[in-house]
Amino acid sequence: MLIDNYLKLPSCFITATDTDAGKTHVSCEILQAWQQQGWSVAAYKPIASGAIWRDDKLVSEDALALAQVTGQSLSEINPYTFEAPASPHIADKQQTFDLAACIQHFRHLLQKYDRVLVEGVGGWCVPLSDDLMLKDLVKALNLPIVMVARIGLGCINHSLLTMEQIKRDTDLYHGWIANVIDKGFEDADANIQAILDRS
Ligand SMILES: Nc1ncnc2c1ncn2[C@@H]1O[C@H](COP(=O)(O)OP(=O)(O)OP(=O)(O)O)[C@@H](O)[C@H]1O
Ligand SMILES: C[C@H](N)[C@H](N)CCCCCC(=O)O
Ligand SMILES: [Mg+2]
Repeated sequence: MLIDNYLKLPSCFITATDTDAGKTHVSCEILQAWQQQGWSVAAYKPIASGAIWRDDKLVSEDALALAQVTGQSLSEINPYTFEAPASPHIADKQQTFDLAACIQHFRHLLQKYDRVLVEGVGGWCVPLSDDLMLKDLVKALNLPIVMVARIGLGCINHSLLTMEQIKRDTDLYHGWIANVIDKGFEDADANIQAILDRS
């Protein structure tokens, strides 16, 4: 990963080729790099599903990891927390997601901090409720979009499709980060090059 390339990036939205691609891992690295530049930084994970119980409270493990870096409260990072490890529109059984409140919270963070990193949920085409998609939120936030690609078999197709769709849906596409989780994947470099050559 070349996080150095992202140091000059203003606040941004992190999406990925899929769930478990490394959005939180990469987000923590970007936040740390920003901090090293002297910025005050905030993470914002509007919706987390698959949360765990801790001290009688439902908490997002993503928010816990991000809070380790930023020092924010969990409620500031993650207002919507659901237990079911499912798409938000399924996990949020009462359909509580409020787009306007989400945008207001983001504006509040922008006023309080120099840089705000927003982590998506799952990949790009994910429903937040019965009538809203994650991409509707990203368009409203109007943030540069960075896609994390989990490098492994299948990543060329997932990466090119996701980039293509982001560009169709918005003019906010900024770039992508190759995240090699499986260090034993021998074709990592060839796969990264294949994506670079075609993107
Ligand atoms: N570069 C890496 N090296 C080693 N482990 C990694 C790396 N990137 C991610 N991981 C591990 O892979 C798992 C998935 O990563 P992560 O939680 O960041 O994905 P995610 O895209 O944020 O998932 P979600 O969709 O649940 O938000 C985690 O256990 C994380 O620690
Ligand atoms: C539980 C998981 N780690 C994420 N929080 C939610 C992923 C939703 C994926 C939805 C989908 O694309 O089918
Ligand atoms: Mg995450």
